[in-house]
Order: sequence, then C-alpha cells, then structure tokens
Amino acid sequence: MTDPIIDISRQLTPGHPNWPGDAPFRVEAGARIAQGDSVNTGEICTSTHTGTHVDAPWHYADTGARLDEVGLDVYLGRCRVLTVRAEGGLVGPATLADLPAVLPPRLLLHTGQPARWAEFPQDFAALDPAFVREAARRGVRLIGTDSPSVDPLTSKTLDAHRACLEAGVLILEGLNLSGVPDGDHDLVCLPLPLAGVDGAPARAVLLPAGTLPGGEA
Ligand SMILES: N[C@@H](CC(=O)c1ccccc1NC=O)C(=O)O
Repeated sequence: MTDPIIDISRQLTPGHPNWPGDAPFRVEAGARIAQGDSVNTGEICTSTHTGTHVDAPWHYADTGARLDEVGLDVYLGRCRVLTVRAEGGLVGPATLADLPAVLPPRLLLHTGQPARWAEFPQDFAALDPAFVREAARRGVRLIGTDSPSVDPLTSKTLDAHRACLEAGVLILEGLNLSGVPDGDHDLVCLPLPLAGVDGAPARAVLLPAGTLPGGEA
C-alpha cells in the first residue's frame, strides 16, 4: 500500500539556503549537555523564513497580525495542488480560467522548484497580484507555493504579499511539491508555535482528501 502521508516540507540541513542576507540556518544534532552527558540534545538557529514556512501578515504590514494571532484553521483542511507556469516571472490570473468558480480554501502552486535547493533560487516564479485577487474571489484563503516567496527576489514593494493582505489570504512558502499529483488533498501544516513573530518554519503534509473532519472546509 502506498503511504497516504505526502511530506511537502523541505528537509533542513546545516547551511540550508536562505533568503540573501537573512540569518544563516544552523543546526547541531546531538550536542550533549555539559553535565552528565546522559542525553543527546540539539541546537537550532533559524530565520523565521527558512525552508517551508508561513508568513504572518506582520511580515509585510506593521499593522498585520503576528503568527500567534493567526488561527490554525487556515492551515488545516481541503487544498488543491495545481501545476502552474509563470510568464515573465509571474503566475497570472488566466491560470485559473478553466477551473471551477469555487475552489477549495487552500491552493498550493507547483511551479517546478526541485525537492532540494543546492543554492537559494534567484529566478523563481512569483505571483501577479491579479492572480491573488482572482484566487480569493474563488474562495481561496491560503496560497502555498514551492517558490521561496510570492514576490520576486528583488521586489521592494511586495505587491503579491500586499494583495494577499487586502484579500484576506495567508501565505505558505518554500513547499516541496516535486512528485506530488495535482488535485485535491487535505493539508496539515503546523508552524512552530513561536510567540510574537512574523512567520515560522512549518511541517506540512498532505493526506488523502476527506481524511480530516470538516468536509471541504
Ligand atoms: N525583498 C525584500 C526582502 C524580503 O522580501 C525578505 C527578506 C528576508 C526574508 C524573507 C523575505 N521575503 C519573503 O517573502 C527587501 O528587499 O526588502
């Protein structure tokens, strides 16, 4: 029987590539405690935006909610995985033209990023703000992407982030969707329970659609 759990999180290894200028990711496994040496303990040092992570609205708006003010329900439930193609670096609203008028509340975009990043991607697919608005119009409340951001690397205006804020859409970035079939699944995404932060690394998995209670919500 095939494993019903599809892990769509990036595995974090020492030096995992991060956004340029962001805090380097460091992990030391099994660094024993000084006294007694009776157990293995680890130590991690991470940006809130390492690998697979969620953005809380405070990341891109000073008045936006911090992670502990965002409920978990947006990260749990029915989602649609969709392979998309960027034109001129952006995924546009026409991508959704042939899809139903109402979509599941969570939309995960497979832009073709590899399962592992040897280096931080420079030229990834970002989102046209009009795509965000069109997805929201069809009922989407969470947009996930295998890109490291919904805006291009060099953006100073963060137009797609802002469109998400205005449309009430939350953001999940840096997914690993390689080999994942398009279609409907149930998403379980649990960001680290950090207080007061602008985002956090998350473990995200897909389960067969209908596994979670709550139907299509
Ligand atoms: N482009 C922004 C920086 C930025 O977007 C960013 C910086 C660190 C970690 C994550 C970032 N953006 C993620 O979507 C700037 O240059 O100010």
